[in-house]
Amino acid sequence: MKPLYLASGSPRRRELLTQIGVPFTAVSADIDETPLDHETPSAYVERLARGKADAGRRALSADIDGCVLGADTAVVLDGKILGKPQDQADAVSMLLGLSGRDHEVLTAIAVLDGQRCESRVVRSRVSFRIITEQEALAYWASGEPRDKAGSYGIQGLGAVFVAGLEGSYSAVVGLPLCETAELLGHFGIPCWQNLSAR
Ligand SMILES: Cc1cn([C@H]2C[C@H](O)[C@@H](COP(=O)(O)OP(=O)(O)OP(=O)(O)O)O2)c(=O)[nH]c1=O
Repeated sequence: MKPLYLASGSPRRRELLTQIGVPFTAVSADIDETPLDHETPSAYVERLARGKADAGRRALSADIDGCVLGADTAVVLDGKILGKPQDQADAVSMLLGLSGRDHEVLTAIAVLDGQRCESRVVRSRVSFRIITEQEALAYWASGEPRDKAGSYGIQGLGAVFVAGLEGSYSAVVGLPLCETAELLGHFGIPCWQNLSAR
């Protein structure tokens, strides 16, 4: 079986991949995340997931014959991509924009080896209850929104804003586990092979 490399600095993605028993090594994959003009959110996350996998592969030495997994998550409100917040004002404005409404979370995954790249985009719908400005400010002060698309983490304190979810919880956190397992299977990497050792 080929070794797997996770092209990500995200601790959430590492935890999620560990959850399904896949052995992997994390490699860094810093790429420019600026959306292109007129790019749809779905095309955007897919391009970034593929770009991260590709950057991860380039970070490895040429003689390594492995598979590389990259992922990208964006929060989409009224067709607009909400990335990570620049500062407090940006985070508060995103949270108040999401307040009392539904939005989409798109997460793309891409797996490549030396021959080919396969990718998927997973779409989930999240409903937020109404959030007051004081709550948004207090949430910013907790530190949680800083490194998260849409300025919230469903797996953390941000859960108190989430009135409903339709789709994949793991995709909202950053890595859709059902689809990731399926895609890795296409590259001959089985999941939960480590589970018997637990
Ligand atoms: C909506 C949401 C996002 N997020 C996180 C997942 C991603 O880590 C982050 C979106 O940014 P990304 O650019 O997708 O990922 P990243 O920069 O954190 O990591 P990588 O090195 O793989 O590029 O937001 C949560 O943790 N919880 C949530 O509920």
